[in-house]
Amino acid sequence: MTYRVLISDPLSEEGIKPLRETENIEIVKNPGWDETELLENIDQFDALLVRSQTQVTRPLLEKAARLKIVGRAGVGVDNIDLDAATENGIIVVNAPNGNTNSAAEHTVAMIMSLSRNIPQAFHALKQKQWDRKRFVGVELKQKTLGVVGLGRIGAEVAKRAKGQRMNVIAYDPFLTDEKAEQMGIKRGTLEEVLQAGDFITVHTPLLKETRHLINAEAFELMKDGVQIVNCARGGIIDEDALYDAIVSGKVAGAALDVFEQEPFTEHKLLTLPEVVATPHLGASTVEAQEIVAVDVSHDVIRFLEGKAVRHPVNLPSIPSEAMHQIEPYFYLAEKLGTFIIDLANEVISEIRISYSGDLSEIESGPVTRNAVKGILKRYLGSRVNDVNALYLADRKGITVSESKRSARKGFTNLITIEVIGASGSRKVSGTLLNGLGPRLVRVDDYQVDATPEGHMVVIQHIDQPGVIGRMGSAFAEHNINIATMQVDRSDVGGNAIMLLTIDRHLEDKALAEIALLDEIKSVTAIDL
Ligand SMILES: NC(=O)C1=CN([C@@H]2O[C@H](COP(=O)(O)OP(=O)(O)OC[C@H]3O[C@@H](n4cnc5c(N)ncnc54)[C@H](O)[C@@H]3O)[C@@H](O)[C@H]2O)C=CC1
Ligand SMILES: O=C(O)CCC(=O)C(=O)O
Repeated sequence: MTYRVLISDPLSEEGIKPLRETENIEIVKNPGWDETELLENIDQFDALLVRSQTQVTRPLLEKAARLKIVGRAGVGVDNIDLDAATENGIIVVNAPNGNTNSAAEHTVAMIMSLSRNIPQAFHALKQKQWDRKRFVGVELKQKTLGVVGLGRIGAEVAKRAKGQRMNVIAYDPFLTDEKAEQMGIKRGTLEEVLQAGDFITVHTPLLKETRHLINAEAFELMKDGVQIVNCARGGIIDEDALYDAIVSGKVAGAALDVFEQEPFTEHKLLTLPEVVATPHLGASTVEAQEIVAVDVSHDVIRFLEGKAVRHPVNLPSIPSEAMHQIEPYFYLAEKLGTFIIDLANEVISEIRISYSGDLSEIESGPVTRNAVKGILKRYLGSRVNDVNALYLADRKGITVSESKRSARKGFTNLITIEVIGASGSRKVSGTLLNGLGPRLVRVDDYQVDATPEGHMVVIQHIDQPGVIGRMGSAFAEHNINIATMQVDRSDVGGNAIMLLTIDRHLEDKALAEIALLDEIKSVTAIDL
């Protein structure tokens, strides 16, 4: 199969080499489509790679019937509708580390441009004005830098500011006193940071909670003559409030790399001499562009090869060591899920998944998603995958719960999936046997031992002499070869179960005839 990858923003050619060198990948790079053309063509692609220009909207994702993965060559994913991606089972990956350094360096360049009026002085000189008085600056040494958002970039900016002998105070909900002390900076509340900074720089993502975080009230709290830097996202600072604060003299200068609406050629903030600006260049270095493109290319390749991605945005990220440990259980969980929903054969309202033995200590979320995927596949077909499995379960009103027990119950690892519908509960357990792979070891309360694959039949019957023989003959009459057979019973002459694996699908007609035999309570065909 050939996967088609659309690259709709300018990505480093060097960085996408891994994609170019992968055999079954065909790349369409920068076809120059406008929004409408993109919408018209998106259903031909399995993967979409973007930077910040392409708006990956809900209508686009809903139209993208083949799309499996969106790769953001950069950090911010505010141009991607993550809810719509998740609902449509499309994984979003980004490249969170590749441009940290470049964005931090750009921020420092912006702070220094402000402190020494470099862009304005250069501009005046170009206009043939040798004006030394107008462009007297301030030193950074012993000034205070207020950092709002001390993540990867904020922390790098803080380190560099210390190199300029600035005092740094930062606000981030995850910043602890220990971490602040280790970095030689001060931790403050948002208000304290706004009040203390001679320069204030923001480095949060653009979220509902951070939109207009820096607004008219925030400017009120700041020192007179404060200087503002935004190399994170337009929208974190309220541009109208910033304009007013500059015109009123409260804010002495602002350096902006990002804007609420991009791109633009005219902006009211750019009419002010106190404002210096760049057109979203924070990550625009040869080095950063190469690294982010390499990082997303690798994740797209990993994903298309069925491997776990390194930087998922709409799935929790699992460290590779933990992933290595849990990946073998994905297949088992999915098969158990499909087995139990076929056996229950009714609309269910609840899924309970329990992990015991060694599995009580694993990061079980991804295994649970595979189990739920196995169940929902029967309702929703290939539309369901591990990105949207839990979302779709929730939307169908099915509750999913997990429990863990360290007790071994005869197996070093055991997954039990119980589904609950109007007629009660059905459950199945499976294990991963060392060297033997996945095994189905319990159906309801009966012990069995079978590989969960191929064509299986579960027969509930009364434990009586001759049943097994009659069953063998019935399958022979329909020319169906029985490959394996397991039998277990509750007590002598009581309820019993037969688990068969057969060489081909059991058609409805044969199933109905077998179900009519004496002592047979039910026959369920399961194709895994
Ligand atoms: N101008 C450019 O070209 C670039 C811009 N960016 C922007 O910079 C942003 C930050 O990037 P990273 O540092 O890599 O992300 P990060 O995820 O490492 O750091 C973001 C930090 O913001 C903090 N935060 C979230 N909400 C907050 C709030 N309400 N108040 C204070 N702190 C809050 C988080 O706890 C986190 O520590 C990205 O989301 C992106 O939008 C990133 C790269 C390049
Ligand atoms: O792709 C770009 O140049 C923008 C980078 C950016 O804003 C980000 O990584 O969040």
